[in-house]
Amino acid sequence: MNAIELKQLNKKMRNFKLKDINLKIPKGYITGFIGENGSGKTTLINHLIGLKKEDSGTIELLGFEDIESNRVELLNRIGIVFSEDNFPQKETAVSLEKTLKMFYKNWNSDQFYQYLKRFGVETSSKIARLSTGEKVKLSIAAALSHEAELLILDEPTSNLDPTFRIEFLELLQELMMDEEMTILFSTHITSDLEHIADYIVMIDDGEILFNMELETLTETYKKVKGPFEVLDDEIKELLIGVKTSSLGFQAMTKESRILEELFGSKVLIEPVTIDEVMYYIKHQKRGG
Ligand SMILES: Nc1ncnc2c1ncn2[C@@H]1O[C@H](COP(=O)(O)OP(=O)(O)OP(=O)(O)O)[C@@H](O)[C@H]1O
Repeated sequence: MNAIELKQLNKKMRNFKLKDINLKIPKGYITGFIGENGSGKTTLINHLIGLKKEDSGTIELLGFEDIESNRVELLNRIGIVFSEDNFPQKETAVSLEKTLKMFYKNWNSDQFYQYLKRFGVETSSKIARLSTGEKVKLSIAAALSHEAELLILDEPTSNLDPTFRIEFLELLQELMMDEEMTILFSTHITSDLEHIADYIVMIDDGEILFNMELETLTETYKKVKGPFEVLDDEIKELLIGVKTSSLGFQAMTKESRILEELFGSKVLIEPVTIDEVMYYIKHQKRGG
């Protein structure tokens, strides 16, 4: 069962296109959403939550095909956190809570105040006077206090200090104890995803490059280093994003077993990080 399903979604903007996006985000898992600056993460998220309208294609969200007609129901069932808050700056957390309480049918005031206490956010200060990180914490508290079953997090951790970032990851893991919960988590801090994500989706220049289980990703891709002498055209076919230096070559490969069989200890096979997968795929796309 998928919490989100996109089929052939296209959108042309002035200098950017989302191209034939087909994407399934499974229910009950954390999916990490990665891609370089300007690759289309926020644009795609804005389409998901109905802030932007696609030119063609379909979006199914929590089983609803018609997002526009079910907007209120969907917003009740989804918690959204952006890297910057969108709340009225003159409000305080207390006055904001009164508005949120009216909007969300399953609003839980106690939970909201418990989160603010846990996160150390002042409830009587004007939102404008909160720090950037405190505003994000307020946004997280709001997203988690109305029994949302889908959390869409667009770079929520970029303004958070490392201590709170770790606490936030732990909190997400706590939330996943509820098997109905689904999280789509866009971030540049891919080491966070290495701790908590089940699936990784990479977008590049408006196209989905891959969507796979994190475990499969780290089992499939390996980093390989070796001397020039082994680097002929046939071997290059097995490599992704080859880089050379005076010491030899390094690249990523999906064929680490073959390379090991062919060259044994002449090549060094190592695990890859998510950052390195992105790096080598991009390098390959640029002709490396
Ligand atoms: N309202 C808009 N009108 C025209 N182009 C836009 C608009 N919003 C974003 N873009 C362009 O769409 C592209 C994708 O931007 P987007 O914000 O989706 O990227 P992103 O992957 O979220 O980047 P980042 O990691 O830097 O937040 C960029 O080239 C951006 O300039």
